[in-house]
Amino acid sequence: MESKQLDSEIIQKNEAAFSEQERHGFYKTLFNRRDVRGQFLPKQIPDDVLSRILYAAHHAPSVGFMQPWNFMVIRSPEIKQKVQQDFALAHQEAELMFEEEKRDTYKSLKLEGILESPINICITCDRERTGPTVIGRTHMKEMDLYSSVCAVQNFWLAARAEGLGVGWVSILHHQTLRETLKLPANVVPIAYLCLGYVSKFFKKPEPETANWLPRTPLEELVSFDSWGSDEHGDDPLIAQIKKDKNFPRAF
Ligand SMILES: Cc1cc2c(cc1C)N(C[C@H](O)[C@H](O)[C@H](O)COP(=O)(O)O)c1[nH]c(=O)[nH]c(=O)c1N2
Repeated sequence: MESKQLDSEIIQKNEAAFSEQERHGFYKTLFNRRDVRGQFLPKQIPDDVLSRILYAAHHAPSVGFMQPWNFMVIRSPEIKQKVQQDFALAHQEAELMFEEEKRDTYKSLKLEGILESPINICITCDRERTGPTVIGRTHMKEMDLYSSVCAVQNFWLAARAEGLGVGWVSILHHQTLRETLKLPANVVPIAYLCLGYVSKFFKKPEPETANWLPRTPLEELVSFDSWGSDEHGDDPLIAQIKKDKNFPRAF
């Protein structure tokens, strides 16, 4: 059943279409978003800019419109210091988890900008936000977590459009983070983010530049109707994807 909406609540066809320039702006934001770790500037972030980015995050899709997220703005040097100390510990432990020949490269990567960025943000998921039964979450309980991840992506893209860098830090001990931020039992930390103006944005992901991993060709990731299905390699969509391989670089 189609839900009833007033005429004033419906976007008319011509208003829904994006102009060429608007579409360009969207793809420009998307393909130029980067994970930022080492290029943060101490410049303060005006509240109107942060407010717009938070609105973008808050308008992410969510299962059953659950909106399970909260946005914790972390400005306290003491809290940032505590999180950074935990990162240092986890980072040391992480090093030993990689094969020996990769350890030097791992150590050379900068993987957080907790103290250099003026603001850290923790995006969380309240697993009990709208009660036990949620439309769309009756069978796949993890959908609330995925909803908060959608908010993270909106946040990241809006920040990029505003000229700010975001760095996601997940080399942390879950329990320590919970305690540091005083999270109640029903709230899960989804993303610990560093936010700030930057001296530059890199063109490519840092792991790609450091020869850690290349970007996988998109055609290897697209299948038809069931897992794998290599026999569709000659599908016109695959041919189109290969033809468009420079599309992201056009922005
Ligand atoms: C869930 C999750 C968790 C992390 C990340 C990302 C995501 C999605 N990334 C950033 C990651 O390395 C980066 O996104 C990829 O290397 C691709 O680069 P761009 O984001 O395209 O610049 C990340 N980066 C980092 O330096 N330290 C970290 O702990 C993490 N953790």
